[in-house]
Amino acid sequence: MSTNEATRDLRITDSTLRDGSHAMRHQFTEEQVRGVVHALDAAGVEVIEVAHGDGLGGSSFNYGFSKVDEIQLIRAAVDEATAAKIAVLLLPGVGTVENLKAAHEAGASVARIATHCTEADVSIQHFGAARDLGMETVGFLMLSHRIGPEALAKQARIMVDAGAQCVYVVDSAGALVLAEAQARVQALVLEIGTQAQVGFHGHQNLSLGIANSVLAFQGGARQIDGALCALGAGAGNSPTEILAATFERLGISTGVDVQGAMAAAEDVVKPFIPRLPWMDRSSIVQGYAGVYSSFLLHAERASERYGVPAHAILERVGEAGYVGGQEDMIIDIALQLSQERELAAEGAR
Ligand SMILES: CC[C@H](O)CC(=O)C(=O)O
Ligand SMILES: [Mn+2]
Repeated sequence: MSTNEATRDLRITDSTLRDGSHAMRHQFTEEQVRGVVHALDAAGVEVIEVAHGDGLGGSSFNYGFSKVDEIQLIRAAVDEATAAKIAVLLLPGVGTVENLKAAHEAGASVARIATHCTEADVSIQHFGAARDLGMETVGFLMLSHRIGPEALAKQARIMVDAGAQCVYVVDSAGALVLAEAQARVQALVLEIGTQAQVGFHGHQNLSLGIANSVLAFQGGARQIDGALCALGAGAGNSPTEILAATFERLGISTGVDVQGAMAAAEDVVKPFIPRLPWMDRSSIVQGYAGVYSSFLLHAERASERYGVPAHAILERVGEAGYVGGQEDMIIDIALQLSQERELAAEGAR
């Protein structure tokens, strides 16, 4: 156990190099990865997630091709880290056990297995494989706002029985409002707390990532995700540097050096990001209507192509209740909206 682990109250996992991949259109370079890992590791961040935004194996026509192969990026991250563990995300169906083995061979030691919040059973063999490889295991219940606390806790139970050592309430849409986030965390703690930890992954679409994370900690979460400069899908993730500063102000130790995290955000990440994640109309709609944050850039692309506003596309996606993997339906909706607009314009003539 490291000194950090022995003395801190809470572990922060930084996802700049995985969730931030969405905002970077999966164009991270090895130099950027090395710079971010170096700075986070020096600041005392214990776990750094590196992968395509949609997890291992995500580089594809549907999700967007990576500029640099993720295994090369994972290897570079492992090489750069002196103390931090390198984590990977795997969505069963997007990535496979073979992808996980390759990541483990490259030096990744934490496997985060993500499913839609009602589909935990598809992760069972992946937790088994990760444990067989000797990896630390984390479950990720995505779009956690879609079901209530008790139902979510039952899904967490499936993951723990399969070998998860921690299960996260993942607010993929940034839709959970304060007590809603806390109630889910508390329900998971009640269900799995004697066997596993509970985590919280927030998004900023309603600007609640930090507040929800504090409530999650108070509800019993002991692992919390962030990203430098909030770099992540939608309006971005809870900023790691603000998590570190806020928890320190609350007297809750994370083991992360606040000055180091702020410097990493300002001096390392800010200079290379194409645009700062922001709560604009489209991402607010994502939080308000409960839409997967990673749909933002897909909706913006469809908006440009079909001449309909991205926020209108995302509203429809919210009504339809699409989940991760249904990115192609964004095109369908954009086409429908464009046809409806043409018909309305003809009717008005
Ligand atoms: C597509 C995977 C997704 O980005 C995982 C995640 O971070 C989330 O659901 O918020
Ligand atoms: Mn996310």
